[in-house]
Parts: sequence; C-alpha cells; structure tokens
Amino acid sequence: MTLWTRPCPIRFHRRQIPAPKTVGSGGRPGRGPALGCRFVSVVVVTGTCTGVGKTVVTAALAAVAAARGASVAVVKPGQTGVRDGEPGDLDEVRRLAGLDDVHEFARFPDPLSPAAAARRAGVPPLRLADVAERVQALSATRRLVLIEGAGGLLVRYDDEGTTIADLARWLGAAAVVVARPGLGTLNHTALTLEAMAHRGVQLAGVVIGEWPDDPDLAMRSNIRDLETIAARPLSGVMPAGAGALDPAEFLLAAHRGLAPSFGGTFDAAVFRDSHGLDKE
Ligand SMILES: Nc1ncnc2c1ncn2[C@@H]1O[C@H](COP(=O)(O)OP(=O)(O)OP(=O)(O)O)[C@@H](O)[C@H]1O
Ligand SMILES: C[C@H](N)[C@H](N)CCCCCC(=O)O
Ligand SMILES: [Mg+2]
Repeated sequence: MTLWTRPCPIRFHRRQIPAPKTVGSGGRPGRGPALGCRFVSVVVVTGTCTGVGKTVVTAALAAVAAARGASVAVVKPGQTGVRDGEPGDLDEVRRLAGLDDVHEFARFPDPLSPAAAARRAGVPPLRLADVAERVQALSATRRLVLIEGAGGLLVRYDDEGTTIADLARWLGAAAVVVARPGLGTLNHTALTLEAMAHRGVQLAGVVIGEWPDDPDLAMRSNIRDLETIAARPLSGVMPAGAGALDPAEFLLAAHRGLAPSFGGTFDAAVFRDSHGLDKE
C-alpha cells in the first residue's frame, strides 16, 4: 500500500477472472476481447477533466468488445448533474453501443463532484467500497466490466477523499485515460499519469476523446508529446461527431478509433504520420 492510496474499508479480495474458453456463439476457443491481457476483466475509464469524451470512449470500448462476442457491463458509479428521469451517461452508452447491461449506483442532481453533490443534496455520499463489491459481483459473470468515473482521476466521491483511483487500485483495474487534443492537455495528462503511478494504478492507454476535422497547431504537435508522456503510442483517437452517430456507424468509428489492444484497428504510427507535425 502506498502513501497515496486509501485503504479499502471493507474486506475485499482482488480477483480477476480468466477469459472463457469460448466467447459468444461463433467465438474461437480462448479468444476474448483484445484488452492487452486475457485476464483483464475490469477497466476504469478516467479522464484529464470532465467533458473530455469519457462517455464516448466508454461506449466505443463496450461496442467493440460486445461485437467480438464478449459479455460487457458498463458501470457509472456516481452520476452527477442529472435529475431522476433525465438521461445520464449510461443512456448515451446504451444508445451508441446498443448495450443494456448498464449500472448506475448513485445519482445527484447538482453538476458537481459526487462528494459535493451528495453534500448539497443532504444525502450520504456514494461508498466506493460498496461499488467495488458490486463490480466484483458483476465481473464474475461478465468478460469485461467498464467503469466510467465522474470528471477526472482525483474527483472526490466522499468527504474522506476517496477517488476512482482508489476504486481502480482495490479492483486491480487498469485505467484508460481520455485526454483532450488541444493546448493544455500535456500538463493535464502528465498530472493524471503521475497521480496514477503514485497510486499504483496501471495505465491501459491514453485515448484522445474528440479529434476535430481541422486540428490546430497545438493538437498536431501534441500527438507526439502525449505519446512521450505516456511512454507508448496513443491507444486510440475518437473523431469529433462520433457521439452523434447511429449504432452501426458508431461501431465502425470505434473499430477505427481504438487500438488493437482494445480490439480495434487504430494504427498510432499512421495517425502520427498523417496528422502530426514531425513530417514537416
Ligand atoms: N468524439 C466525440 N464526438 C462527438 N461528441 C463528443 C465526442 N466526445 C465528446 N463529445 C461530446 O462532448 C461532451 C462531453 O463529452 P462526455 O460527456 O463524453 O464527457 P465526459 O468526459 O464523459 O464527462 P463527465 O465527467 O461528465 O462524464 C458531450 O456533450 C459529448 O456528447
Ligand atoms: C457534472 C459533470 N458533468 C461531471 N459529472 C462531474 C464533474 C466533477 C468535476 C469536479 C472538478 O474536477 O472540479
Ligand atoms: Mg461522461
């Protein structure tokens, strides 16, 4: 346990399930969704900030894995900024990925961190330790459980300061970091990755949440520097407008936008060569 990680307040045994021998009806033996490791079953989707495209990337990961025949559940532990009866992030995942196995554990109407929104609502905060237990139960019968945080990595879920990084650590889950392409993202991404490293949260990959048709100088320059910061090629780039596609088009965009480690066909070198500055 590092100084940076909160201890789990409940008895919780980290467990990862092996990939099933056969995936889906036409699945080949031993072939699960390509998530970098056959034993990865819980992945946290975090971001450098709120509004960076976490929901779209979560839907893309779910769509590609489900299309490969994997059983996928998507969890939004704490949804804020949405009232009862209004559509939340999971409704967007449901619409884009055509997935019904979605789970929201708490909802607070004010558009704030889950901790602040619970305080304002005068209700107890969401306990991420309980979320860990519920995710563990889900993972017993799913090949993949995706967990979308609220805002960035260190957003608080309670007044003790429990974060999605703690949840990832308790579950032994790697995290996908969704980043903006433009000016400012290098610092935000570096801070996020450094905080993860200090907390012992493994990086599953950096994905740009929304790449515009007309990238500016900083965006083009940032491709190389994001890869330097992450010490690996980009794990995906979702095109601007992906959130408005219909499910069939979205699946195609998800395949093209996610790297082979996530089951897609995105080629970071090709993207870097065609959009980066290095060729000039
Ligand atoms: N690739 C994309 N194509 C189209 N729209 C996008 C894309 N990425 C993000 N958006 C839009 O940008 C806004 C913010 O994105 P999103 O809701 O995914 O952010 P988030 O990181 O999930 O934020 P939160 O912390 O609220 O969960 C949304 O309105 C979403 O529809
Ligand atoms: C309301 C918003 N869309 C998210 N659900 C919550 C974002 C919390 C961000 C807190 C912060 O980093 O200042
Ligand atoms: Mg979201």
